[in-house]
Amino acid sequence: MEEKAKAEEKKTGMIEAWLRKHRYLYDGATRHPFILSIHDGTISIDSFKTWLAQDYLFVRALVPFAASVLIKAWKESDESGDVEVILRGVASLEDEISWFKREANKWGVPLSDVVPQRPNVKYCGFLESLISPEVKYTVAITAFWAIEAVYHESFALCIEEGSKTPPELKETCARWGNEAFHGNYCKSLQKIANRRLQKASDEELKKAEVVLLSVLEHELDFWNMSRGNV
Ligand SMILES: Cc1ncc(CO)c(N)n1
Repeated sequence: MEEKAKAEEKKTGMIEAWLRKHRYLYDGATRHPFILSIHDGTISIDSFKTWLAQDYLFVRALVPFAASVLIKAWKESDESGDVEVILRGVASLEDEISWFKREANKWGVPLSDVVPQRPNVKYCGFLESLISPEVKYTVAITAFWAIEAVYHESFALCIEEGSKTPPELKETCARWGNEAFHGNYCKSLQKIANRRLQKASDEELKKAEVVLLSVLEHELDFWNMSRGNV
């Protein structure tokens, strides 16, 4: 890319520039048929149960990744406030795991026998690869933002006015779709990511963009898996 254009994008926000550039893939991950089927009320409960059980395993694997981002922030960040933002996210995962257990119980999904499906195994393996100290804070925080943003944007659609989301799924959607916690949390992560990307080297920028694309692809595969298309 031309140097001047790149400098301009860094100034206005790398994340926004990447979302424009990769709009098609981003929309694919945030407007997936699984989400649209919740939004229009046609979702099959089996798909929902599959998603619930698989996402429980995913969230358990998200804990060590989130903790690794926290460590990177503590070691590498130029702003101490980053640690609080990430810590809030880490802390909320405990409540999230309890919620999965309650929700699974409500739907009669036995979490103790859940076997992770291939897309889930791959996604969790990808998360684990990002834990490595060789992965820089800037790259890891970009991934973390993307992981949370896809869920927020997806589920926010399902609680929009006029959506036909089944009442028994509203609480699930509000968990990730709400502005008060999750929306603001994503905004804070995005701000950190943009700040870091602004100062990043070309090589780091490239790595962060590749990681963002990988997250979007894994999210797509995860939704496909939930619909039974592995
Ligand atoms: C697959 C997936 N992506 C993102 C999130 C956000 O926490 C989640 N729970 N599961």
